Amino acid sequence: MFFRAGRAAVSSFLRSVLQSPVATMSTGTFVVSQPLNYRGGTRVEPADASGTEKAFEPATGRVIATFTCSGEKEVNLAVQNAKAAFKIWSQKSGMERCRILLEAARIIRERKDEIATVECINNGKSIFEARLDIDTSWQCLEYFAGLAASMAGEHIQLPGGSFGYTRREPLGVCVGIGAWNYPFQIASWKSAPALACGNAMVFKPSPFTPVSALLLAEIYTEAGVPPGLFNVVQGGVATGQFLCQHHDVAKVSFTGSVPTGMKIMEMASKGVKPVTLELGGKSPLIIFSDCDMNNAVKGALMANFLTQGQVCCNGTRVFVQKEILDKFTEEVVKQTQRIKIGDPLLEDTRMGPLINRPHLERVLGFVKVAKEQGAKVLCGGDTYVPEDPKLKDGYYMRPCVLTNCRDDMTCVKEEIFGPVMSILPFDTEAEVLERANDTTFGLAAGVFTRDIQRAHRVVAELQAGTCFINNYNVSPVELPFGGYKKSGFGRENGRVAIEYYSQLKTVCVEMGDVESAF
Ligand SMILES: NC(=O)c1ccc[n+]([C@@H]2O[C@H](COP(=O)([O-])OP(=O)(O)OC[C@H]3O[C@@H](n4cnc5c(N)ncnc54)[C@H](O)[C@@H]3O)[C@@H](O)[C@H]2O)c1
Repeated sequence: MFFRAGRAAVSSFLRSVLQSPVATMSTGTFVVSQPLNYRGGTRVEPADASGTEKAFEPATGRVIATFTCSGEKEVNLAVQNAKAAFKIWSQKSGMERCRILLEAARIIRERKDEIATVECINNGKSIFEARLDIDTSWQCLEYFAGLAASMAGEHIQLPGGSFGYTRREPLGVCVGIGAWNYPFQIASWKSAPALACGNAMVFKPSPFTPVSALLLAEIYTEAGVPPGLFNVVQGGVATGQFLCQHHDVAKVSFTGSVPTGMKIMEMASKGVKPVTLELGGKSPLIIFSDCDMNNAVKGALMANFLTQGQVCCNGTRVFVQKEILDKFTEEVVKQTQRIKIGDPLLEDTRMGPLINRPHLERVLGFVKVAKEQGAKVLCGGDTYVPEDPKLKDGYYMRPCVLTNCRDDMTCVKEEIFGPVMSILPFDTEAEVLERANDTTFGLAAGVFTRDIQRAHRVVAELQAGTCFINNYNVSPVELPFGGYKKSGFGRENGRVAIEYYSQLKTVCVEMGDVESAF
């Protein structure tokens, strides 16, 4: 969703994190000098280690932080802190929780520019987009703050004046494990419903983007949550495993790739812990010949090039009805070539660098294989070196449009997670539906048409958890988000998310005498 990016007053908030104030922050200057773990309401160095990691500034290739990955002991300390805070937090009324979450949302809104700056530096997405991510983060807190007070059970009348009722109760200590493409937003989308329901959380960001979750932790503390309610542990695979296997953890909410999601589910099954899995995708975007061409072209760019194409729900298989194939393709290429690539902190940049060198190589590798398999590169698909010398070691590539694609090509079947759009011609509605659904993923799908009956008929047939009609990649927090098939299960956002962070207790009340069978 596009929101106007407001100019928040720059406070001294981040001066504890950064060596220079955010107001003067420019690419190539950011360094993290403080601990990146958060436990018991404060930053801490981890109590033990399972290796170290480096975080980069993708725009320049510079290391911005070297940090210790949390070992089993630190993970346990974080979980124990969360457990203690849970006892206090879960006893509060929904209204009390609501007030604190609203205050946290207010602080995020006020400090949007600062948080967006950190996100932009550590992730590489443009500052324009980073601000939108922060908007969907505070909106998520506001939304679940509103629901906190209205969570309730049912009263059920039984024979003889007896009755039953249900209570919606929190689960306990929830674990959140995040991907690197939306670091602050993922931490917010997981913690907001978890905390609204009365849970505590231990969150592990991706080791590529460790910084911004700390800001969220500090904001929750400033807003008034009990110390230990929201903790951050840093690390990769080993730290994630300690979290998933911990016997005091009640639930794991994971955002990441399908292979990791399968491992998370396996670990959680050993403790019979519920999981929410937000996994990858290879989503179809169907453009019918009766569409509004202008909107369809804009939709295709939105579906492919936000955050350098590193978006789980991207509509990377763009099916175009043959009658408009040439015109649509020509316009898409024209607009893709106009995308301003460069320093993500500059206001007019719309595409920054990819997350790191290996990922850039991987995405370029997909383009190479696509060419070998017969696809034609209409634009981009190669590295880009910005003029500014400080950006020469950044991980930039030109957004790519591929044509001559077939359904059996690697670029059409696998999640590339980069700025690569594949255009696929089609003739009929029945044909395109069959081809669109011929995938093991099912995260999202989109359709552009002016025919309202067709739009609803088509989305009803699409095997995807989130469908867009005449738009793509908008994410209002009021709407549930999540996948079908191997793209995962459980939902984030929307009222239904409450069900994934709470459990139902049934209470049966006898008003007469016990009628015993014995
Ligand atoms: N559906 C969604 O909402 C959504 C959103 C964003 C990204 N994604 C998906 O995420 C993927 C990209 O993110 P990524 O590269 O960070 O994914 P990833 O699966 O490599 O890592 C995700 C997280 O899991 C941790 N992890 C890795 N192995 C683990 C293990 N064995 N046990 C516990 N934790 C482990 C990582 O450290 C990281 O924090 C893409 O497939 C993308 O589609 C999905």
